[in-house]
Amino acid sequence: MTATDTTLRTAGAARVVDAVKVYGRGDTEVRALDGVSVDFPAGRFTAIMGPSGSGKSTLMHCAAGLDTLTEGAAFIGDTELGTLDDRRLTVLRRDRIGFVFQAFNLLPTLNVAENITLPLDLAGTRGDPEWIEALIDVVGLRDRLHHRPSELSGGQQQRVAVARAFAGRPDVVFADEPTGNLDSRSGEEVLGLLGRAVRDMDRTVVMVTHDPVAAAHADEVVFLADGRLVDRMSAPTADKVLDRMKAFDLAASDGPAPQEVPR
Ligand SMILES: Nc1ncnc2c1ncn2[C@@H]1O[C@H](COP(=O)(O)OP(=O)(O)OP(=O)(O)O)[C@@H](O)[C@H]1O
Repeated sequence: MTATDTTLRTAGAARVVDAVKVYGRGDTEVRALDGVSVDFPAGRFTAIMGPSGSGKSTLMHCAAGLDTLTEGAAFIGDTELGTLDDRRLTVLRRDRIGFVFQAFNLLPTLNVAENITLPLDLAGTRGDPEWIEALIDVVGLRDRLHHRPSELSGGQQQRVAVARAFAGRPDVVFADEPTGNLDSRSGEEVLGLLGRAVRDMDRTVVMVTHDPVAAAHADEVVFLADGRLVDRMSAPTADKVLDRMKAFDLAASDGPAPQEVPR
């Protein structure tokens, strides 16, 4: 391994290097990621923000091995995802990554306890029972363990999804608009849980969001525009994030950068 390889492979719970993602061909070609390099440090809560269509979901999907890059590399820890065959990639996603989506994606026939331990059951392991017990208390669902998702509020369902995402102590949890379907109070609860998981339980979270208030829960915000990483902000507040987003609107009103690849 060269010195450069070592540098690329050691920092961050997850990272992408020179990531390019092109969808479609010819007239319909879209360069959703246009040379993005970003690392998501272990033990930190990072939010990905940017205007609609800037590539946030694409970045998350490629970093998490849900989609493949056209060029560049994506790493979870030291593992380059592009080197894995489908079976190994599936196992890596199951064992090393947790997911929280906008639509809670719980299994309706399983109760809360079964939904939380589903990734462990699929992996054929009991995991760490003490960790699971602690998680159940953190998300405040001990008195709902035998309920089915349909018997829970949206906020409670998303708290189950958060516990499920952390159940196997993954290297990183990716959350895609986790508060998009929640009222502001339930959203705050879920964001508070993600923050506690990072600060009190030494977890790593990467969250895509449109919402400056949600982004303010992160340790750092990375901003995308037109498929490029254009800014990073430490110790964000909702006002600071909102101001940064307004600057995108102003830049766009001066004349939007073309999304299509010049031919
Ligand atoms: N499967 C796909 N096929 C073709 N184009 C796609 C596909 N997925 C995304 N795109 C395009 O890639 C660009 C980036 O999309 P992406 O969903 O990553 O942006 P985003 O920042 O998450 O947007 P939003 O905030 O609206 O969800 C957009 O121009 C989008 O239309």
